[in-house]
Amino acid sequence: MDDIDHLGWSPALARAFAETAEPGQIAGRIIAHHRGHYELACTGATLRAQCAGRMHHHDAGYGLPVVGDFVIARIEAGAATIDAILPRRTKFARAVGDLTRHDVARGEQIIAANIDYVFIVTGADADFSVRRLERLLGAAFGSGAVPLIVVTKTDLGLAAPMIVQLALEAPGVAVHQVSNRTGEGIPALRALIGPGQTALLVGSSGVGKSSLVNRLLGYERQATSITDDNGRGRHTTTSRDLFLLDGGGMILDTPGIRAITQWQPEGLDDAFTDITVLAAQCRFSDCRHEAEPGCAVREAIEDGRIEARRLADYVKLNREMAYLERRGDKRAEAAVKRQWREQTRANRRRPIS
Ligand SMILES: Nc1nc2c(ncn2[C@@H]2O[C@H](COP(=O)(O)OP(=O)(O)OP(=O)(O)O)[C@@H](O)[C@H]2O)c(=O)[nH]1
Ligand SMILES: [Zn+2]
Repeated sequence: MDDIDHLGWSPALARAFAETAEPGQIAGRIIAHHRGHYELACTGATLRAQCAGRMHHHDAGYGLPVVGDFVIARIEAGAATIDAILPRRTKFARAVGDLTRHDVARGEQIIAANIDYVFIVTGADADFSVRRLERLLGAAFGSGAVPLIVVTKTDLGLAAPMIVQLALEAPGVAVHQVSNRTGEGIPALRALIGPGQTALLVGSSGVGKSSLVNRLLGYERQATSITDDNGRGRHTTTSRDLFLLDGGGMILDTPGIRAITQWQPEGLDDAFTDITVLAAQCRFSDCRHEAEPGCAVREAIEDGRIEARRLADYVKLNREMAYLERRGDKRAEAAVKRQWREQTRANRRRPIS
């Protein structure tokens, strides 16, 4: 089952592998990341894997592997050593408070790679946090994957107001309704993930992510706990975060995602297009939308087209990003600034009304 041909392997990856790999090396996909090692699915076997020492140098291209990565490895004594990461199609990242030196070099922490969808899961039984939704949407748009909102627990009959609110908070993002209790909406969601495609689950604790994985799989996923932190224990079970579904799609539910607190800067403007479009019409190009004359954003707030809270969130996220820039190294900072300059320039091309 864990044959890379079923796990999203593509002609582009095969080409990259052929160009880079040396004799004796194999390709695999990372299906789990534990504290000291990875689980690597290769053709014919799933192996415990570790990174080659030189991958820990901060100038080593992609940094360290993450769940979903396709890698080049070699096998020695039944275990794999990862030598290189194959090109990533998409990457889901967050900016973190305690960046490691690998992260600092890139100004972000990548959590998952080569994903096609980000399923933002929220339960119909509780209010969702708008701030959190905005962050997740930002990160999802920044990843290069397609974001999709999954509302669970529709069997409780409380979903309608949430669907209305989501249409306002996440304009243009598809909303899918499911019940993990009755199974309603599950086949349609499973069918959405095409063969070789990977959907990443994100969402707060208790929204029903684990139940959703079980439903999509059609069986209870194996409880996963491996206790060999001291190196003496035996590694007997394969624990995984990436699951293969009937129909050929994959679902990725990784603990790394559960601690998400921040977002990826690139996605921010996409998550706030209602504001950025208006901001481009402000009289001053550096308008802070506070008390400047001719501010199109304030105007929209005053006549109720945009909620003041939404602008406050946008301003706050911008400020957090500025903080991130200050703590990052010069290279990361320059990259972020360049990006924003381009974004602003694009916005200014809009006519001033
Ligand atoms: N009524 C109803 N209850 C659900 C549904 N999905 C999940 N639940 C319940 O909600 C609770 C949380 O579900 P989980 O699947 O554990 O949620 P989770 O997102 O994986 O939570 P964490 O593991 O803490 O991240 C459980 O008591 C589930 O039985 C649903 O569609 N309908
Ligand atoms: Zn303004």
